[in-house]
Amino acid sequence: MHDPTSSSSARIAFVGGGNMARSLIGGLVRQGHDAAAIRVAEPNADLRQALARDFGVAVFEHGRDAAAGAEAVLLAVKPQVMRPVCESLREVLQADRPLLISIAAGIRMDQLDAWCGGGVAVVRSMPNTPALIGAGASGLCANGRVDAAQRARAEQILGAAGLTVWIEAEEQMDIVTAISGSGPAYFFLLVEALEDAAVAEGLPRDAARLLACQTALGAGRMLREDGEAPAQLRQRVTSPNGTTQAALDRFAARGLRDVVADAVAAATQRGRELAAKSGD
Ligand SMILES: NC(=O)C1=CN([C@@H]2O[C@H](COP(=O)(O)OP(=O)(O)OC[C@H]3O[C@@H](n4cnc5c(N)ncnc54)[C@H](OP(=O)(O)O)[C@@H]3O)[C@@H](O)[C@H]2O)C=CC1
Ligand SMILES: O=C(O)[C@@H]1CCC=N1
Repeated sequence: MHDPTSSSSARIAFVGGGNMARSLIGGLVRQGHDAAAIRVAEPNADLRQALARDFGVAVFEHGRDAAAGAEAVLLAVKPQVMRPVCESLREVLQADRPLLISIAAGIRMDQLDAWCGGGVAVVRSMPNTPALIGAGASGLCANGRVDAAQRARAEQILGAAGLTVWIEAEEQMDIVTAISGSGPAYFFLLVEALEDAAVAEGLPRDAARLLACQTALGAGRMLREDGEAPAQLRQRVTSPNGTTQAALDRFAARGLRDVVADAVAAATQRGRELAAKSGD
């Protein structure tokens, strides 16, 4: 029986059923959210059917059909199509006044509010792909219309896929995007580079990949579970005049920290550009 007051049966609509929506839906269903109360709009029939088959969610071709009667509507489409998607939902959002959650990079809450007709409670969030295995990290930011219950709802939806952090100043969401939204790709790149370097030094590729991946996992778990600062963990690996020191000296000489700072600045700037390109 549908109990609208229960947090596990609240009607949640996803508009866009791609990679990130799939990760978040998987998290909610794993947490025991009633799959029938999750409604997903996705134009691609194959993706739609896969979501229905894998999670038991209700699927629709058009956003307005999924969004009708929802307590929360989560927009999981590309930033480039966000404006027309919001405009197509305007009528139903103005009639039902659900909480609107966007996970799109760059797009600001005032843009979403204006495109949806104004007066909308908006949470802007930035999750990341480890959400797929429940190890995600999401920044969350709310506009002035979001009440305490809606904050809790947003936290429940994003929290089902991992850790959540509230960000008070919206302009910092582009930095969140550059660190944790895009961040998994940086770590994947480092593992690719380690694997290739090991192969160049003479290690078989399968051994190189396994060792590099497991090292990333072990280092990641220590970072979250050990309670020590990253710099202290690094020092514990680094014997005086040892192998680690030789590698770290080379990273420093080649300006690794500057490269990282430059890359994060570029990602942050791209987020701002995505908003500017979408107009007001
Ligand atoms: N990938 C990542 O690591 C992260 C992505 N994000 C953000 O999440 C959002 C989605 O990204 P991601 O899941 O990777 O992208 P995907 O392309 O995998 O998913 C978006 C889906 O939305 C569909 N879509 C397009 N138009 C509509 C519409 N009018 N109604 C309903 N669905 C529609 C697309 O279909 P079609 O392809 O046919 O157009 C596609 O299947 C983006 O805004 C991105 O910035 C946030 C955090 C991390
Ligand atoms: O690359 C992107 O724009 C999206 C947002 C964060 C991760 N992927």
